[in-house]
Amino acid sequence: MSKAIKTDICIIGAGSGGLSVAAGAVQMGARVVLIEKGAMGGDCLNTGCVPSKALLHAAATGMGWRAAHEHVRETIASIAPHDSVERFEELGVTVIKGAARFSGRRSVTVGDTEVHARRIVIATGSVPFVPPIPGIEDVPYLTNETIFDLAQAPGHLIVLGGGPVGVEMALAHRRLGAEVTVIEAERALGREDPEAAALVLDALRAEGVTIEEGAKAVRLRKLDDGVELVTQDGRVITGSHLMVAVGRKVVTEGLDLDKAGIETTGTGIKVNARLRTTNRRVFAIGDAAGGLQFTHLAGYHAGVIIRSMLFALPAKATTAHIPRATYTDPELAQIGPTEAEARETYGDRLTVARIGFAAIDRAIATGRGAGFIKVMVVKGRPVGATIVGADAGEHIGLWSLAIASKLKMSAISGMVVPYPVMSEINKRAAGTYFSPRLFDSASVKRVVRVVQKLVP
Ligand SMILES: Cc1cc2nc3c(=O)[nH]c(=O)nc-3n(C[C@H](O)[C@H](O)[C@H](O)COP(=O)(O)OP(=O)(O)OC[C@H]3O[C@@H](n4cnc5c(N)ncnc54)[C@H](O)[C@@H]3O)c2cc1C
Ligand SMILES: NC(=O)c1ccc[n+]([C@@H]2O[C@H](COP(=O)([O-])OP(=O)(O)OC[C@H]3O[C@@H](n4cnc5c(N)ncnc54)[C@H](O)[C@@H]3O)[C@@H](O)[C@H]2O)c1
Repeated sequence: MSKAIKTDICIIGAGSGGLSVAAGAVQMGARVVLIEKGAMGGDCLNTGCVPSKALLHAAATGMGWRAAHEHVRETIASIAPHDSVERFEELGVTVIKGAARFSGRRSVTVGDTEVHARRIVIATGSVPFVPPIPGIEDVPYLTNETIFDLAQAPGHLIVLGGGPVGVEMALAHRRLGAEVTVIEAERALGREDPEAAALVLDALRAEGVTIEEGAKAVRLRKLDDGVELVTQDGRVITGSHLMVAVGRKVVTEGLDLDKAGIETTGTGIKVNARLRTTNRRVFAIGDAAGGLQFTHLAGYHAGVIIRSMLFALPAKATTAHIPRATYTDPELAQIGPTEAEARETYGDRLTVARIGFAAIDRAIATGRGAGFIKVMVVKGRPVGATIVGADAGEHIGLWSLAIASKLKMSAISGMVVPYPVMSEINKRAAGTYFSPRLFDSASVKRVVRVVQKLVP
């Protein structure tokens, strides 16, 4: 070992989570070492959120294949300086390129350097999970790590998995001219509210995407000009290309976690509510923490552990206010429990306030009346919301604020938005919560009659 560095915080992985910890901690005065073995920016910038949303945008605007992929490359290149080694070194972070592994409870090795740190952060993210389907070893397949580099539009893309990755990629590739079949073992977008998911899936089908549900892939075979996929119930689907999008595997391999006394679970690194691993000097955040997998969650985790590491504050990570959105057309956004999940938890105490975009003047004026919002309300406070419709992802943030700040529905109905905006739907949802209480109430009517009689 030729070099040793002492630092306050050592971060493994420069993706959404690791970069947020590094930028925050160094600007508040901590000494920070950041280690990255691949491209700065991690999955989100290089192979995830950014290229997928850029490709969806390009496909929606009718660009051809080459222009669309040029747009993807330009988008990544425009954002990359923000995540670059240069920017982080300018901020004062020591950036080391290479694969890190633990060499002890407080130390990490990368190349010929040993880093000793008071606190260590595992932000190693996840990679595509490739299921052991018989035949897969002989079949060429794409994942999110390779699909954005395809030189030409596939003739017929088979997408294995109908989760958010699968449906977003299905839509983009269909709009770019490919025939697309989604193969889903259970229900596509199966974690989502079924009614909202159906709206998205119907729209996808209307654009020509074939969606095979209840279709568990059990065999794959290489053909001269493509791939054959066989499902458990005997459906045979052939295509020119296969994309595997059946979930993610947390990156723990090669980290030598046992040298630091860090345990894992079936889905990730074992952490407590404060995101501490079984080694109390080591934290795990983002995808590596084994829970939800979103860039904004990794960013939120970063804030939680910065409070803990820099200020010794007992900060805990919660999930009640963490939203998600799938960027299909229409978009689907969710926070907290769906209606069915809330019904299960709260039973009769649940009220669902619902209104369609068809009731919103701006939606009518702009032909965007498809979709709805449902707000799950318990004791006058929102606990969850489902929004499906144009720009649903833009509207869900308000409900994160409401849930995080424990606002009542009256705070939302009291808000004034400019007329006519699509986000009026949030206020109108709160209005539908109160209208039966105001308009169908005998006691309200009695009070109004008395006031009218008595007040001059
Ligand atoms: C196709 C796709 C689309 C997505 N779209 C969205 C979206 O629209 N919105 C959203 O919120 N989320 C989206 N996600 C999820 C999002 O990309 C992840 O949740 C997010 O990137 C997780 O951040 P992270 O910091 O935990 O890990 P990552 O961003 O994966 O970063 C981990 C980094 O650690 C590095 N690393 C790993 N091991 C080592 C080691 N031993 N030494 C050094 N470095 C190491 C890796 O090279 C990587 O750069 C999408 C994912 C995919 C696949
Ligand atoms: N817009 C976003 O925020 C966004 C977009 C993409 C991805 N992500 C994140 O990335 C993660 C991974 O997404 P994903 O879509 O890869 O995984 P996922 O786990 O959400 O969905 C995978 C789907 O594949 C199906 N499946 C599994 N094995 C199968 C088989 N043998 N045959 C047929 N179907 C099978 C599952 O039933 C499931 O519906 C998500 O959890 C999400 O957090 C987020």
